[in-house]
Amino acid sequence: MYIVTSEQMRSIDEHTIHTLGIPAASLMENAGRAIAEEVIRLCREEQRPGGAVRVGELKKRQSRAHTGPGDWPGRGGDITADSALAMEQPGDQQWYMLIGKGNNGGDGLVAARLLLEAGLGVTLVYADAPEALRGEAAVQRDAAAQLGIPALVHGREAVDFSRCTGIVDALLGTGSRGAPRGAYAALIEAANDSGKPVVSADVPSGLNADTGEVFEPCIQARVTVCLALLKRGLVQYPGASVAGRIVVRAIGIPTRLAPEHGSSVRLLTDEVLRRALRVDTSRLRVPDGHKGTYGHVLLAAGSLPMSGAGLLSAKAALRAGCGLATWALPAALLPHVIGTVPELMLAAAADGDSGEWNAASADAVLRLAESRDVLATGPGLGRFKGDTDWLRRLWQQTDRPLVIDADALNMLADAGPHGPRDWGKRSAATILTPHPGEMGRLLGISTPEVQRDRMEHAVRYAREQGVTLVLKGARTVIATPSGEAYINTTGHAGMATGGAGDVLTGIIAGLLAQGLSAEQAAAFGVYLHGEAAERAALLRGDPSSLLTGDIIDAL
Ligand SMILES: NC(=O)C1=CN([C@@H]2O[C@H](COP(=O)(O)OP(=O)(O)OC[C@H]3O[C@@H](n4cnc5c(N)ncnc54)[C@H](O)[C@@H]3O)[C@@H](O)[C@H]2O)[C@H](O)CC1
Ligand SMILES: [K+]
Repeated sequence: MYIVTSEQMRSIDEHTIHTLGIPAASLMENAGRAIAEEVIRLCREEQRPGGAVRVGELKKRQSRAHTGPGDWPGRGGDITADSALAMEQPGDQQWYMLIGKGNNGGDGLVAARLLLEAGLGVTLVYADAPEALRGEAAVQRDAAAQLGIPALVHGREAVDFSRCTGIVDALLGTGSRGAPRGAYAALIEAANDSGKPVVSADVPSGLNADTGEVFEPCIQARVTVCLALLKRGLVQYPGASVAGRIVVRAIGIPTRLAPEHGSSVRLLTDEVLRRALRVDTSRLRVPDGHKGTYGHVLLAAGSLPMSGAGLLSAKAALRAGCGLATWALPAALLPHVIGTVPELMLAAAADGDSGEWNAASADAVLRLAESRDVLATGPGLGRFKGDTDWLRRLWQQTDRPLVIDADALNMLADAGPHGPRDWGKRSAATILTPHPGEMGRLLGISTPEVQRDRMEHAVRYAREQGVTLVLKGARTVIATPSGEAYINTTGHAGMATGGAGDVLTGIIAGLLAQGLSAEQAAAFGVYLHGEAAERAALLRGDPSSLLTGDIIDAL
């Protein structure tokens, strides 16, 4: 499922209408129909919570199941109405349709006509004077007027939302710029205050469709009927938290146009993992495999105050399926961790009995890396004198896939104004796994600035630096050197617990060791990490009590 910006959507719309010749009126009709169908679906759910089937309906279904009058020759066959737009008890539904002056409003006008047709009560509420509508929206305005659909104009007539059972938000779509103004703001606030369920056309009005930034005020939708292609702002927080249930509905625009019009971001689903990323889990174990077949991970991690981080990463790498894992750690720590994970091999890095890393240990790490398949570093490393140069040597002097996390990212942030690209392009995969704070340090901007447009920052950094970047957080972004990106949807807030990032580093390293590419290991690793956290929370019954070790056990 491709994810688009407003500009990419506009370009795809343009191509569809003016090059493919599909009339804008058809697109708007399809959009309005999709919105109407989702309103009716919501009404049904409200009428019959849990979707209980009525006895009458059951009987009707049974009667159709057997031969009977409908099958007798010469008898009129079954004649049914279009069920998606029909309701058993439409009469008690009164829907207020908030209509903006653009095409979003046009979609809402089509939906109003179709809901009226289905027997629901509808009232139009124009934000601007109806005369302000242009083009296809004006055509729909006139059709609604000729059908005698009641219309109120904000500012001319009072709008009493207590009289309605639901609201369609067709005020602002991808043409919205900045915070809602004037009548738009007033109607958004009144709709939110009414407590009635709101179905938003395309995007909730007041949401930045590109970044997910929520302006004040912004519709809090129960359902967002996203048209043709998923908009970026719906899958990034805080936008994701105002959208409610998101239903992406086809309206006749060929979605395969998305990549041709600049969209390189996809929702990371099981299907995308298998089809686009070609992750084939059946190849992760072969009948005649042996420990060497599945790779050997070297973790250079942990220090006196944070030895656990190294342990968690190394254990996660084994759980992710690598054949062998060696944990290189400061010599003073080694005696204390012997036997904690018997499956783990340990290697001491000379530390002058300090329990801390030092610049001279780079030689030992490089030597160990020669007989390992993947090198991961960062978790619990701590900072030490000459550490950026220490990392530069690992970057430049090993041709192994390299996973850089936590403090190693902070060392990277000191690599200079152009970032690590000054260290030269690596022949092997390089994966960085920053959380927003570490990303801010890599970019030299604040964490809120990173969060204001996560996707854009991740895509640009990965492409400029030639690395695979995993920008962690709610809806983790995986961005590749080629400009492709994926938005993860597994996991939950319970993962905001100490060590979760260390585990992700281990999982990604463990997958790289089994021969997955950087893109596959990063995407599949993030997906698995979230899935495992979901399963762990189910086992414990509550995400807030989750410990990172539970995620490893659930892997
Ligand atoms: N062929 C198509 O393009 C299709 C579009 N679809 C729908 O159209 C909207 C995009 O419509 P557009 O006319 O570009 O803009 P909007 O309706 O989103 O904007 C309304 C209008 O409001 C004014 N405005 C902008 N920002 C603000 C603000 N902050 N406060 C107040 N007023 C504002 C401005 O004048 C805009 O023109 C898209 O989302 C779809 O819903 C169809 O889906 C079919 C194909
Ligand atoms: K809207």
